[in-house]
Amino acid sequence: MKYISTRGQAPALGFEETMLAGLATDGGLYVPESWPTLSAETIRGFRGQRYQDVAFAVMRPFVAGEISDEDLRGIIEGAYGRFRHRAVCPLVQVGPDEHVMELFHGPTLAFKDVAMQVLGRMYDLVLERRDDRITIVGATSGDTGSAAIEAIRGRSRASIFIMHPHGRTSDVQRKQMTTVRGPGAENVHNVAIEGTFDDCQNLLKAMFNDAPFREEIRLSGVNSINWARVMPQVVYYVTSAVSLGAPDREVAFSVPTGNFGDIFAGYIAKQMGLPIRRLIVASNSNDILTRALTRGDHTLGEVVPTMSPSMDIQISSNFERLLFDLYGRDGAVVSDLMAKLKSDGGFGIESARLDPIRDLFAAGRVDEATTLETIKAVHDETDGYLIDPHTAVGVRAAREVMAGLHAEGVPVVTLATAHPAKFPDAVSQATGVKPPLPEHLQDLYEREEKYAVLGNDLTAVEGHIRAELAR
Ligand SMILES: Cc1ncc(COP(=O)(O)O)c(C=O)c1O
Ligand SMILES: N[C@@H](CCOP(=O)(O)O)C(=O)O
Repeated sequence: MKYISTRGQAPALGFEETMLAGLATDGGLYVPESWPTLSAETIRGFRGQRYQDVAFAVMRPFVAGEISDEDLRGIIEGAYGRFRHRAVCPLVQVGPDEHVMELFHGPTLAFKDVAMQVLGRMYDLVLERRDDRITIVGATSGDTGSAAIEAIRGRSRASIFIMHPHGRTSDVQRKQMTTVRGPGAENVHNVAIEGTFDDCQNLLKAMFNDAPFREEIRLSGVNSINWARVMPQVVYYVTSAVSLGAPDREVAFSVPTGNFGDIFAGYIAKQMGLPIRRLIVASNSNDILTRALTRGDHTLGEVVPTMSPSMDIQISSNFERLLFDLYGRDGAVVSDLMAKLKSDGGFGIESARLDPIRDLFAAGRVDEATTLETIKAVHDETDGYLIDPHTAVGVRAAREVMAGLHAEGVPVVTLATAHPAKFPDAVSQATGVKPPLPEHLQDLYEREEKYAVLGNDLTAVEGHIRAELAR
């Protein structure tokens, strides 16, 4: 399998090089040259299989020839052996034809663990084989950071620096990143940036585009701009659809969306042959994607802080991957659109480009009051089931979009992207119940924090990384 850049200028690479590169040298994102397919018979054969076995079958075509079957199986078993639920990503029914897929049973209580636990092990394998070392730099609005730290800490061939927006994550999210101590924590560094997640991600991309710095520190990245981060997320669309009747029944998904990585994994599953009827982009008040998909209006707004902070994003990197397909995989057009986004703060998407995906993608924006109402509604309608604010945005968007489709017998799965205990304030405000942290995080509030605070300044951040690496 070869991977090509969405901007058309960087060399095509194999899987290993794509994973190590993170972002393409022309500033684009890597995507497979063509989509592998799963036949209806293969999908039917997944019924009753373990998550790990489906994961192997779904990921294999993307890595074949570079990661052996034996290594891939070992990576998958190691990654999901750490999950607190045997089904890895179980489904919970919350209404007629309405399900929630719990993606938060990994070590850091968010869906990021599903891919990050695989990615950490893949880095180890590849770097060991090449006798190489890398520096991973990541940007987080709250969840990618701790999942990445947990996946990379203690690995001898990588150091990790995570930038988060100062004061804009939940306390639990911040403490999960900044209290990591003890053996294996020596390679972990946290930086709070005075700015938004978009500023953090812009700094990250600027580092990738600074060729001498990129080479000097052997930069790699674990955000979903890295293809290897998105790939393992395709699996849970397949397992959940199969348990609801695929390939003989269509399924819809509602995805709390920020950087567009998770829902793009759903789009890949659809390209591979999974019968997905709808992919619902669920936005909080930062609704650029809802505007882009419904009205073709991709204009940046201010990043508004919300109670679902992981989705407080305007520059949604993976949308570039969808645009690449919408514009006939023409890298020059995508480059122009991205240049326009930088110079003019946005661009329009012609109706004719959106028409082919209108039947697949739907979108909904959910405000703060409705998010709280939805947490309460789900709690009251079930036997006290708690959802976090990101999941609530997904459930509400699904309820708004699905009315007609339920009548056709299409079930909807909302991706529960975070554990409710990561957002205790919002959950207890809505329901009066404070969700407890799992056992291994019980003492989180007593742990000592350590992080640097830096301005939104590339030179300062690069200088800080150099200085820390030299220590
Ligand atoms: C809890 C949670 N929900 C939703 C999202 C949005 O996912 P994506 O950025 O892949 O669109 C994130 C961050 O990525 C998250 O941490
Ligand atoms: N919501 C994310 C933002 C980064 O997204 P990623 O999927 O590109 O890593 C977060 O929680 O950090």
